[in-house]
Formats: sequence, C-alpha cells, structure tokens
Amino acid sequence: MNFAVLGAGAWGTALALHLDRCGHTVTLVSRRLEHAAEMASSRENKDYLPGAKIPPSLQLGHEIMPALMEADAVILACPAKALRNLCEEIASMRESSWGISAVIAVCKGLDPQSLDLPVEVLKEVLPHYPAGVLSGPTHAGGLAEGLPSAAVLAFAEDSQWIRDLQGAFSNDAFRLYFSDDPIGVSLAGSLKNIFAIACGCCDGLGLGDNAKAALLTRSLAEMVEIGTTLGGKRETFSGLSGVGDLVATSYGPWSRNRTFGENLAKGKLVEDQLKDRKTVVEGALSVRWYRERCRKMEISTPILDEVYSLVYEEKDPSHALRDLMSRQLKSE
Ligand SMILES: NC(=O)C1=CN([C@@H]2O[C@H](COP(=O)(O)OP(=O)(O)OC[C@H]3O[C@@H](n4cnc5c(N)ncnc54)[C@H](O)[C@@H]3O)[C@@H](O)[C@H]2O)C=CC1
Ligand SMILES: O=C(CO)COP(=O)(O)O
Repeated sequence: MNFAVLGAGAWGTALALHLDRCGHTVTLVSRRLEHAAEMASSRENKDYLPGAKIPPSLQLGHEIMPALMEADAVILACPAKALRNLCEEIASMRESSWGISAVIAVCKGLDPQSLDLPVEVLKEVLPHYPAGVLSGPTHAGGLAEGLPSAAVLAFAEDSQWIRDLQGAFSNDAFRLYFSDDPIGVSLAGSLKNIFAIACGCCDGLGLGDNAKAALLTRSLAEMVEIGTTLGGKRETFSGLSGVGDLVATSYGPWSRNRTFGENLAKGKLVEDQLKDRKTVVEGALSVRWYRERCRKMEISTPILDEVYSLVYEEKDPSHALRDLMSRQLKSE
C-alpha cells in the first residue's frame, strides 16, 4: 500500500518507520521545509525522535499534495489542535482522481474550537473519505525500536478494504485490532492523558504504589463514566485504547503527560513547563475542554476536576490529594 503520513513529530515518524518496515511505500511529510531537509540529510528526526535511523526507502517531503496524489491511506499525525487546519488544507486541494481509501487520525485530544473528537473533525471536513482512528498503548520510541506492541484501528463501518488496512499495519512486532467504535477510541485516547497527569502528580508527591493503584482504578471508573455518557461503548474502555493506554501512559517514564504531572507536584510551574516546548502535552489542553463538557452534562468527575485546578488554578497538589481523600464516602 501507499501511505502518506502528515506530521513528522515523534509519532508520525515512528508510524512511518513501522509502515516502511512492513514493506509499504511511505512518505513522511513535515510541514517545515527546513525540518524535512534536515531529516533528509541526516536520515534522522533529531528534533522529535532522535536515535531512530530513517532508511533510504522512506520518502521525506514537506509538501502535502504530491504525497496525497499517490496515497491509498492518509495518516494525520499532528497534535489535536492542528487537525482541523490540516484537514481543511487537504480539502482545499482535493481532486477526484486521488485514490485515497481512508484517512486516519492518530492524535489524542480534542479540537479546541468545536470540542469535536478527531474522528468527528475528519467526518465534517473530509466527508468524502472513510474516517478512522488509531490508538492504543504505543509510545513512539517503542514502535520505532520495533518492540512488540498492539493498538486499535477504529472505523464506524467495516469493509474488506479496512480489514486489508488492518493487515497492512500488522507484522510480528505490531498487532492491530479492529474496533467499530471510533468515538469511544477517540474519547479514551484523549481522556487517558488527563488521568496520566494525575498519576504523574502521585509519583511526584512520592505517594507510593497503593495510592497509584487506587488513583488509576478510580481514573478508569471516571473515564468509563465520561466516555459512555459522551457516546463511547463501555467495552472500548476496557480495551487497548482505554485501560491499556491509561496504564502505559501513567507508568511510562517517557510519557509527556505523566512527566508534566510529576513536575507539577515537584513545584515546576505550568507556564515554565509549557513555554518554548516543541512537543505536545495533550492532557494539559484537553482537561479544560472536558471539564466544560462534563459540567454541561452534569457528570461527576472528581479526579479530572482536580487536574483542571492543578493546571489552571495553581492548586497545590497536596491540597488536591486532601480534597480527593476527604470526599463523601460511597459505594464502589
Ligand atoms: N509520541 C507518542 O508516543 C504518541 C503520540 N500520539 C499522539 O499523536 C499526536 C502527535 O504527537 P507527537 O508526534 O508525539 O507530537 P510531537 O510533539 O512530537 O510533534 C508534533 C508534530 O506535529 C507537527 N505539527 C504541528 N502542527 C501541525 C500542522 N498544522 N500540520 C502538520 N503538522 C503539524 C509539529 O511540527 C511536529 O512535527 C498527539 O496528539 C499525541 O498525543 C499518539 C500515540 C503515541
Ligand atoms: O499516547 C502516548 C502513548 O500511548 C504518548 O503519551 P504522552 O503524550 O504522554 O507521551
């Protein structure tokens, strides 16, 4: 198959490397000319995924159009806040001769203006193509190294072409499951980042394994409550994109969301952590939007509310812990 991967951050690069290893024709597109040129000369993405060699077979570019003209499937690997713009750019260039059979978003957040999930943005802006999402406990470094991992490919419809796509992504190091719940998978992928920030705080405060297990378990309960109210299927949250990614991100030393939470608990200010950083901390943004949505729908979200207060109201992490522990007792 021919894949266009748009967005040359850590995750786009890791996916492109993986698809190249699977024997596909792959073009990885960076939006910045100088970044594409630097990658082409060093055969490495030093800015976002240092250490992973880019083989000559993987094509690098900075223009979207040539990659789209050839593509069977397009992977959108930008941060969630840039997804709508990127889709609009594609829509403005669209030609009926293109052979694109699917567009797949791999970001884990919400559109800041509309609060839409990535799959909803795809459906709205690129209605001509089947829209899917890929998500799971898969950090870029592990996939780039070829360490074993598994994820979910979710489309609302099922077809032979989508099953071919599932097969095209899979090899002996990467196992891709199919799901018919792109809404649930998108919700799970963005919510786990918020709870990973809470788990990072737990690490930063040195609260130990009992506390972290309790926090993770109650985070899952909250994720299921929010996710099912917002339209996801309950079983999705016990799958790879739900509990799988929640565990990976909450424990991974590599996780930007978990590390952000850990540093918060150690006294590093939000603005100092976010200013001038090249890479995304999706949970720090999406917690604001989820809080707004959950309030409107009157969903009780005690952990998410505390993460919001930590990030946007300068709440002291030890006070957040005290407030969580002193809530009215209830049934599990
Ligand atoms: N890094 C990881 O391990 C994983 C990341 N993700 C998700 O994938 C998304 C991207 O993450 P990373 O690649 O890690 O981000 P990153 O922080 O490494 O890089 C973001 C990339 O997106 C590019 N970008 C920004 N605006 C863009 C636009 N309008 N059009 C095209 N490209 C644009 C930036 O130039 C940069 O190359 C995030 O939503 C993240 O949650 C999902 C799974 C794993
Ligand atoms: O989504 C991820 C792994 O599944 C990456 O998590 P971070 O963005 O926290 O690094």
